[in-house]
Amino acid sequence: MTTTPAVVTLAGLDEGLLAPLLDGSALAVRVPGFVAPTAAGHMAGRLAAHPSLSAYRNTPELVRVGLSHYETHDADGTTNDAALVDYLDAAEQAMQEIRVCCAPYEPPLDRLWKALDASYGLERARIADTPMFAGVCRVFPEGSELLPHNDSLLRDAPGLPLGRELDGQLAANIYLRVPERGGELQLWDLRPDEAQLADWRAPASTYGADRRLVPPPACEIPVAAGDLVIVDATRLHAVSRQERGTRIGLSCFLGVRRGRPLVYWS
Ligand SMILES: O=C(O)CCC(=O)C(=O)O
Ligand SMILES: [Fe+2]
Repeated sequence: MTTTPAVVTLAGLDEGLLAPLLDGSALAVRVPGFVAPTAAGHMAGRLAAHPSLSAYRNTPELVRVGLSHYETHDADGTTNDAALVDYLDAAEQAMQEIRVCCAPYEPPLDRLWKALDASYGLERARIADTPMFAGVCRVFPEGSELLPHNDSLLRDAPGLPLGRELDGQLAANIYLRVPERGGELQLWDLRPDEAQLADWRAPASTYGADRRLVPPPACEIPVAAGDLVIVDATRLHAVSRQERGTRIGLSCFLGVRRGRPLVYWS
Protein backbone atom coordinates (compact mmCIF):
# COMPACT_ATOMS: atom_id res chain seq x y z
CA MET A 1 0.00 0.00 0.00
CA THR A 2 1.27 3.48 -0.84
CA THR A 3 0.74 6.33 1.55
CA THR A 4 -0.17 9.83 0.50
CA PRO A 5 1.68 12.70 2.21
CA ALA A 6 -0.90 14.39 4.34
CA VAL A 7 -1.22 18.13 4.04
CA VAL A 8 0.21 20.74 1.69
CA THR A 9 0.28 24.18 3.34
CA LEU A 10 0.21 27.26 1.11
CA ALA A 11 0.70 30.93 1.99
CA GLY A 12 -2.17 32.05 -0.25
CA LEU A 13 -4.42 31.18 -3.17
CA ASP A 14 -1.78 30.40 -5.74
CA GLU A 15 -2.43 29.24 -9.28
CA GLY A 16 -1.74 25.61 -8.51
CA LEU A 17 -3.92 25.52 -5.38
CA LEU A 18 -5.70 22.30 -6.30
CA ALA A 19 -2.77 20.51 -7.99
CA PRO A 20 -1.85 18.24 -5.04
CA LEU A 21 -5.48 17.09 -4.82
CA LEU A 22 -6.02 16.72 -8.56
CA ASP A 23 -2.89 14.58 -8.95
CA GLY A 24 -3.62 12.67 -5.74
CA SER A 25 -0.29 13.57 -4.11
CA ALA A 26 -1.86 14.99 -0.90
CA LEU A 27 -4.93 14.44 1.28
CA ALA A 28 -5.51 18.15 1.91
CA VAL A 29 -4.44 21.61 0.85
CA ARG A 30 -4.53 24.24 3.54
CA VAL A 31 -4.24 28.04 3.53
CA PRO A 32 -3.83 29.19 7.16
CA GLY A 33 -5.19 32.65 7.90
CA PHE A 34 -7.23 32.83 4.69
CA VAL A 35 -9.67 35.00 6.67
CA ALA A 36 -8.28 37.44 9.26
CA PRO A 37 -9.26 36.56 12.85
CA THR A 38 -11.39 39.69 13.40
CA ALA A 39 -13.31 39.11 10.17
CA ALA A 40 -13.78 35.39 10.93
CA GLY A 41 -15.11 36.17 14.41
CA HIS A 42 -17.51 38.77 13.05
CA MET A 43 -18.88 36.38 10.39
CA ALA A 44 -19.23 33.51 12.88
CA GLY A 45 -21.18 35.70 15.30
CA ARG A 46 -23.58 36.94 12.60
CA LEU A 47 -24.13 33.46 11.15
CA ALA A 48 -24.67 31.84 14.57
CA ALA A 49 -27.47 34.38 15.18
CA HIS A 50 -29.10 33.94 11.76
CA PRO A 51 -32.88 33.32 12.09
CA SER A 52 -32.84 30.44 9.59
CA LEU A 53 -30.25 28.43 11.55
CA SER A 54 -31.78 24.95 11.83
CA ALA A 55 -31.12 21.23 11.55
CA TYR A 56 -30.66 19.27 8.30
CA ARG A 57 -33.99 17.80 7.17
CA ASN A 58 -32.52 14.27 7.03
CA THR A 59 -29.60 14.52 9.51
CA PRO A 60 -30.90 16.17 12.70
CA GLU A 61 -27.48 16.31 14.38
CA LEU A 62 -26.25 18.79 11.74
CA VAL A 63 -27.18 22.47 12.00
CA ARG A 64 -26.81 24.98 9.18
CA VAL A 65 -27.70 28.24 7.45
CA GLY A 66 -28.61 27.47 3.82
CA LEU A 67 -29.76 24.09 2.52
CA SER A 68 -27.54 21.28 1.26
CA HIS A 69 -28.53 19.28 -1.80
CA TYR A 70 -27.85 16.24 0.40
CA GLU A 71 -31.01 17.18 2.32
CA THR A 72 -33.21 16.64 -0.72
CA HIS A 73 -32.92 12.86 -0.31
CA ASP A 74 -34.82 10.46 1.84
CA ALA A 75 -33.10 7.69 3.78
CA ASP A 76 -33.58 5.21 0.91
CA GLY A 77 -31.74 7.56 -1.50
CA THR A 78 -34.82 8.66 -3.46
CA THR A 79 -35.26 12.36 -4.21
CA ASN A 80 -37.88 14.14 -2.14
CA ASP A 81 -39.46 16.38 -4.79
CA ALA A 82 -40.83 18.93 -2.33
CA ALA A 83 -37.44 19.22 -0.59
CA LEU A 84 -35.72 19.69 -3.96
CA VAL A 85 -38.13 22.49 -4.92
CA ASP A 86 -37.52 24.19 -1.54
CA TYR A 87 -33.75 23.82 -1.97
CA LEU A 88 -33.72 25.40 -5.43
CA ASP A 89 -36.23 28.13 -4.53
CA ALA A 90 -34.23 29.20 -1.48
CA ALA A 91 -30.82 29.17 -3.17
CA GLU A 92 -30.34 32.80 -4.24
CA GLN A 93 -31.76 34.35 -1.11
CA ALA A 94 -29.75 32.09 1.18
CA MET A 95 -26.53 32.96 -0.66
CA GLN A 96 -27.35 36.67 -0.35
CA GLU A 97 -28.12 36.38 3.35
CA ILE A 98 -24.83 34.60 4.03
CA ARG A 99 -23.01 37.38 2.14
CA VAL A 100 -24.80 39.95 4.31
CA CYS A 101 -23.52 38.12 7.42
CA CYS A 102 -19.96 38.49 6.08
CA ALA A 103 -20.25 42.24 5.36
CA PRO A 104 -18.39 44.56 5.56
CA TYR A 105 -15.75 41.92 4.73
CA GLU A 106 -15.57 40.19 1.37
CA PRO A 107 -17.39 36.84 1.63
CA PRO A 108 -14.52 34.35 1.79
CA LEU A 109 -16.12 31.76 -0.49
CA ASP A 110 -16.63 34.45 -3.15
CA ARG A 111 -12.90 35.15 -2.89
CA LEU A 112 -12.09 31.45 -3.29
CA TRP A 113 -14.51 31.06 -6.22
CA LYS A 114 -12.99 34.08 -8.00
CA ALA A 115 -9.48 32.64 -7.63
CA LEU A 116 -10.56 29.18 -8.81
CA ASP A 117 -12.35 30.71 -11.78
CA ALA A 118 -9.17 32.55 -12.76
CA SER A 119 -7.01 29.40 -12.44
CA TYR A 120 -9.29 26.60 -13.60
CA GLY A 121 -12.59 28.05 -14.80
CA LEU A 122 -15.56 27.65 -12.45
CA GLU A 123 -19.33 27.65 -12.79
CA ARG A 124 -22.30 27.15 -10.47
CA ALA A 125 -23.70 23.66 -10.68
CA ARG A 126 -27.24 23.54 -12.11
CA ILE A 127 -30.21 21.23 -11.94
CA ALA A 128 -31.86 21.50 -15.34
CA ASP A 129 -31.42 25.27 -15.77
CA THR A 130 -31.64 26.30 -12.14
CA PRO A 131 -28.45 27.16 -10.23
CA MET A 132 -27.85 25.07 -7.13
CA PHE A 133 -27.19 26.63 -3.73
CA ALA A 134 -23.52 26.92 -2.77
CA GLY A 135 -21.75 27.91 0.41
CA VAL A 136 -23.58 26.28 3.31
CA CYS A 137 -22.70 27.52 6.80
CA ARG A 138 -22.44 24.55 9.15
CA VAL A 139 -22.56 24.88 12.91
CA PHE A 140 -21.26 21.98 15.00
CA PRO A 141 -22.70 22.39 18.52
CA GLU A 142 -20.67 21.30 21.54
CA GLY A 143 -20.72 17.50 21.76
CA SER A 144 -21.41 16.98 18.05
CA GLU A 145 -19.16 15.24 15.53
CA LEU A 146 -19.23 14.10 11.93
CA LEU A 147 -18.69 10.37 11.57
CA PRO A 148 -16.28 8.97 8.97
CA HIS A 149 -17.93 9.21 5.53
CA ASN A 150 -17.21 10.25 2.00
CA ASP A 151 -19.17 12.42 -0.40
CA SER A 152 -20.16 11.50 -3.93
CA LEU A 153 -22.85 13.33 -5.89
CA LEU A 154 -23.22 10.34 -8.19
CA ARG A 155 -23.98 8.05 -5.25
CA ASP A 156 -26.02 10.55 -3.22
CA ALA A 157 -28.07 11.88 -6.16
CA PRO A 158 -28.09 9.12 -8.78
CA GLY A 159 -30.83 10.86 -10.76
CA LEU A 160 -28.76 14.00 -11.35
CA PRO A 161 -26.92 14.09 -14.72
CA LEU A 162 -24.14 16.23 -13.15
CA GLY A 163 -23.00 13.29 -11.00
CA ARG A 164 -22.12 11.32 -14.13
CA GLU A 165 -20.05 14.23 -15.52
CA LEU A 166 -17.74 14.41 -12.51
CA ASP A 167 -14.24 12.93 -12.48
CA GLY A 168 -13.66 14.04 -8.90
CA GLN A 169 -15.31 15.79 -5.97
CA LEU A 170 -13.43 18.07 -3.57
CA ALA A 171 -14.78 19.74 -0.42
CA ALA A 172 -13.67 23.27 0.53
CA ASN A 173 -14.14 24.40 4.12
CA ILE A 174 -13.41 27.81 5.60
CA TYR A 175 -13.41 27.76 9.40
CA LEU A 176 -14.75 30.86 11.17
CA ARG A 177 -14.93 29.66 14.77
CA VAL A 178 -13.35 26.56 16.28
CA PRO A 179 -13.97 24.82 19.60
CA GLU A 180 -11.48 25.15 22.44
CA ARG A 181 -11.03 21.40 22.26
CA GLY A 182 -11.95 18.87 19.55
CA GLY A 183 -13.37 19.53 16.09
CA GLU A 184 -10.29 18.27 14.22
CA LEU A 185 -10.66 17.33 10.58
CA GLN A 186 -9.68 13.65 10.28
CA LEU A 187 -8.51 12.26 6.95
CA TRP A 188 -7.93 8.73 5.73
CA ASP A 189 -5.90 7.64 2.76
CA LEU A 190 -8.83 5.40 1.83
CA ARG A 191 -11.49 5.47 -0.85
CA PRO A 192 -13.87 2.80 0.45
CA ASP A 193 -16.37 1.25 -1.95
CA GLU A 194 -20.07 1.02 -1.12
CA ALA A 195 -19.80 -2.54 0.22
CA GLN A 196 -17.06 -1.48 2.63
CA LEU A 197 -19.05 1.55 3.75
CA ALA A 198 -22.11 -0.64 4.32
CA ASP A 199 -20.02 -2.98 6.51
CA TRP A 200 -18.74 -0.04 8.53
CA ARG A 201 -22.07 1.85 8.85
CA ALA A 202 -22.82 3.00 12.41
CA PRO A 203 -26.17 1.49 13.43
CA ALA A 204 -27.84 4.78 14.39
CA SER A 205 -26.41 6.88 11.55
CA THR A 206 -27.92 7.65 8.15
CA TYR A 207 -24.55 8.54 6.62
CA GLY A 208 -21.47 7.60 8.67
CA ALA A 209 -19.19 4.78 9.77
CA ASP A 210 -18.70 3.31 13.23
CA ARG A 211 -15.35 4.68 14.40
CA ARG A 212 -14.57 1.37 16.15
CA LEU A 213 -14.62 -0.42 12.79
CA VAL A 214 -12.51 1.91 10.65
CA PRO A 215 -8.70 2.07 10.88
CA PRO A 216 -7.17 5.12 12.60
CA PRO A 217 -7.05 8.24 10.38
CA ALA A 218 -3.89 8.98 8.39
CA CYS A 219 -3.90 12.51 9.79
CA GLU A 220 -5.80 14.95 11.98
CA ILE A 221 -5.82 18.62 11.11
CA PRO A 222 -6.36 20.87 14.14
CA VAL A 223 -8.20 23.61 12.27
CA ALA A 224 -7.92 27.26 13.32
CA ALA A 225 -10.39 30.08 12.77
CA GLY A 226 -9.65 31.67 9.40
CA ASP A 227 -8.16 28.57 7.77
CA LEU A 228 -9.19 27.31 4.35
CA VAL A 229 -8.84 23.55 3.91
CA ILE A 230 -9.70 21.66 0.72
CA VAL A 231 -9.86 17.86 0.69
CA ASP A 232 -10.73 15.08 -1.73
CA ALA A 233 -14.30 14.40 -0.58
CA THR A 234 -14.34 10.93 -2.13
CA ARG A 235 -11.81 9.76 0.46
CA LEU A 236 -12.93 8.90 3.99
CA HIS A 237 -13.04 11.95 6.31
CA ALA A 238 -14.63 12.94 9.62
CA VAL A 239 -14.82 15.70 12.22
CA SER A 240 -13.94 14.71 15.77
CA ARG A 241 -16.27 15.57 18.65
CA GLN A 242 -16.48 19.22 19.71
CA GLU A 243 -15.31 18.64 23.28
CA ARG A 244 -15.75 22.26 24.36
CA GLY A 245 -17.26 25.05 22.28
CA THR A 246 -18.78 25.21 18.83
CA ARG A 247 -17.31 25.02 15.36
CA ILE A 248 -18.67 27.20 12.56
CA GLY A 249 -17.59 27.10 8.93
CA LEU A 250 -18.54 27.81 5.35
CA SER A 251 -18.42 24.93 2.93
CA CYS A 252 -18.95 23.89 -0.67
CA PHE A 253 -18.16 21.03 -2.99
CA LEU A 254 -16.03 21.47 -6.08
CA GLY A 255 -16.75 19.10 -8.93
CA VAL A 256 -13.87 18.24 -11.23
CA ARG A 257 -14.61 17.59 -14.93
CA ARG A 258 -11.66 16.86 -17.20
CA GLY A 259 -11.21 19.60 -19.81
CA ARG A 260 -14.11 21.65 -18.46
CA PRO A 261 -14.56 24.30 -15.74
CA LEU A 262 -14.96 23.20 -12.13
CA VAL A 263 -18.51 23.30 -10.75
CA TYR A 264 -19.49 24.31 -7.22
CA TRP A 265 -22.51 23.60 -5.02
CA SER A 266 -23.56 22.64 -1.51
O1 LIG B 1 -16.17 20.47 8.44
C1 LIG B 1 -15.23 19.84 7.99
O2 LIG B 1 -14.07 20.02 8.40
C2 LIG B 1 -15.44 18.78 6.93
C3 LIG B 1 -16.89 18.54 6.68
C4 LIG B 1 -17.17 17.57 5.55
O3 LIG B 1 -17.40 16.43 5.76
C5 LIG B 1 -17.18 18.04 4.17
O4 LIG B 1 -16.96 19.23 3.92
O5 LIG B 1 -17.40 17.20 3.26
FE1 LIG C 1 -17.89 15.32 3.95
